[in-house]
Amino acid sequence: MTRVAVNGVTGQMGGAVIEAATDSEVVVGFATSETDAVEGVPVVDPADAATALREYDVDVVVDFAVPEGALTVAEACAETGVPMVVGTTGFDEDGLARLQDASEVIPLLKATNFSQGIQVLQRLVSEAVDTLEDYDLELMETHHNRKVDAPSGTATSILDVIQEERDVEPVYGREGHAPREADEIGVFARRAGDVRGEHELVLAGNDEVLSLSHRAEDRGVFAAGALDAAAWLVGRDAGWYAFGDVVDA
Ligand SMILES: NC(=O)C1=CN([C@@H]2O[C@H](COP(=O)(O)OP(=O)(O)OC[C@H]3O[C@@H](n4cnc5c(N)ncnc54)[C@H](OP(=O)(O)O)[C@@H]3O)[C@@H](O)[C@H]2O)C=CC1
Ligand SMILES: O=C(O)C1=N[C@H](C(=O)O)C[C@H](O)C1
Repeated sequence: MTRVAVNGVTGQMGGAVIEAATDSEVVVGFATSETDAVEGVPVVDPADAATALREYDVDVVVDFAVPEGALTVAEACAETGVPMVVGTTGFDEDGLARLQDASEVIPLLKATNFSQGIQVLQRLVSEAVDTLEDYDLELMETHHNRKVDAPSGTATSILDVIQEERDVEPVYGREGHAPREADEIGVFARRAGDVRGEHELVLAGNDEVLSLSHRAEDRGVFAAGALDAAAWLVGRDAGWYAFGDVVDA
């Protein structure tokens, strides 16, 4: 069985990964709060991650934490040669560059969304934006009220896909006198209740509206995708990988 370490083990996704890990074994977790164990999994401070990765003979790390914590653990993975699956969102440019540095020495797979449906949605978005070339675009996402980063990592990735096809300028919410420019895309983040994750792109023009949307119904979908990615990543060459590589395999 693949020996997995979970970064952010005390969090919502950490719990979902432990629950979904039936074909692999979660042998240790990382978190900063003073907890000895979660569901029987020992919890170690991320500052001691390199020692723990060796001690627990970890094959791969699955990360759903915060950017600072993900980077601490990525650097421990690079030091010890352990592959890493990064699910944390909200990295700034410096953080992304540090992940790139780690991927020079270990296999590192980063995805803002580990559901297969979002992989397909991104392909549909690319085709729709390319075909409906002068339609107005508006992007919406809704998440639970504990989410700290906005817009979501998935919305940011969808925006990247759109910008590969079209030169659009994101406008993050509108207020007051704010007429729409032809080359803008409105991006809206809603936070409410325990919504697992909803994303919608609206394309409007020519007296019609096309809506492409996805709704995650349980965190288990992300956990299962990340564990699939982890199993796929073990034994690969150092480098930067995407979830699409796993879905297409
Ligand atoms: N790619 C994907 O498919 C998905 C990505 N996500 C992303 O995963 C991340 C976590 O989400 P979620 O589980 O809901 O968030 P939570 O707030 O529930 O959990 C965050 C976890 O990070 C831990 N943490 C905080 N600081 C550090 C640190 N310095 N080092 C290591 N761990 C730390 C927290 O524990 P403690 O306070 O004890 O340290 C906690 O365990 C977010 O960025 C979210 O956007 C979420 C779902 C799917
Ligand atoms: O924080 C979450 O919950 C989620 N975060 C990811 C994101 O920022 O896109 C993925 C998913 O939507 C759930």
